[in-house]
Amino acid sequence: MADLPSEYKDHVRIAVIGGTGLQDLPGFTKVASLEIETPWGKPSSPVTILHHQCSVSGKDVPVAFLSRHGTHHQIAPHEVPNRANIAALRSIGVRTVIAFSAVGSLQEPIKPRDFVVPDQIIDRTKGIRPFTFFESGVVAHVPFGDPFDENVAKVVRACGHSLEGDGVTLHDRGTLICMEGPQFSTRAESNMYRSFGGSVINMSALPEAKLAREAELAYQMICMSTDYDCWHEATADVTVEMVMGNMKANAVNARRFVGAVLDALALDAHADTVNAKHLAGGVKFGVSTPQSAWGEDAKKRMQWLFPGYFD
Ligand SMILES: CSC[C@H]1O[C@H](OP(=O)(O)O)[C@H](O)[C@@H]1O
Ligand SMILES: Nc1ncnc2[nH]cnc12
Repeated sequence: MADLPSEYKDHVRIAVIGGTGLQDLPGFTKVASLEIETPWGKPSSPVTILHHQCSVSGKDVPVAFLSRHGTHHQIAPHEVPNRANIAALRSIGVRTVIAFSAVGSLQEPIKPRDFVVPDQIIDRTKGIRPFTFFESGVVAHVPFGDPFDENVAKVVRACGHSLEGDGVTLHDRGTLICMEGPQFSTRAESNMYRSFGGSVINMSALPEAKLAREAELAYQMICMSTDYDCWHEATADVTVEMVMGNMKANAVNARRFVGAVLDALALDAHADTVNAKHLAGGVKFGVSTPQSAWGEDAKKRMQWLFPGYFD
């Protein structure tokens, strides 16, 4: 990326976080590669700015791309610097995040290579991942009843359905179990998650989605099923080879899906959704610590994340 500019002047409103098997987005023009340092450290990878040409208006729309596990998949799920990732994206103007994830299926009808747009999450991480921007002198509690953004989800579902019958099968809703990992589940756990009503399982949705909500970003995950975890009696237990094999085999569809979503989000009709107008200012109501009581460090962190917001 050394030959790409290290700055990008315009605001970038949309970001894609790529997961396992989606470490870059080929087919888009790379116009910059940003090294961003945040008060929470460096993000997982440089933030690449891509130009996506909207197929309706012909306009170039900038999109930020971040590789969750690093450029070489060297960052384990519990090591992902989620706060730096979300803060870095917000700092360049991002307000909508499309996050991609390879998931295990917990339900027979969700077959390997099917796509799922989850609408709920059950948190099975173990509290070892830094999970909030609001601590060390500034306390806030944000609503999380619906962990994904329904406005973005509607756009994503419509795009997925438009590709259906052409190699894409989409499940409109689902409950995502986010486990700690990096080891896969035991069979007893896998069956317990099924009894919880879990649809799919990964190791990456949290705290990514929680931090996005705290940063007032509209966040939706697109899941691609790669295996039946270890509960399915007629199928071999999940392995990395299985996950990567299915991701690779379906990479073209995953990229077509993401491309269609970017195309739709680029439409003027979706400008308010993309700018997350419905979320802007909401965090103010969740802050419990009066600004007069914030220490200098807390003030600096809040000003970095929300420039001009609390003045
Ligand atoms: C390589 S299998 C487990 C790994 O795959 C998923 O990654 P991502 O969500 O980033 O696509 C899962 O969450 C685990 O991190
Ligand atoms: N079975 C599984 N469990 C957790 N994360 C996964 N990612 C892909 N398959 C998975």
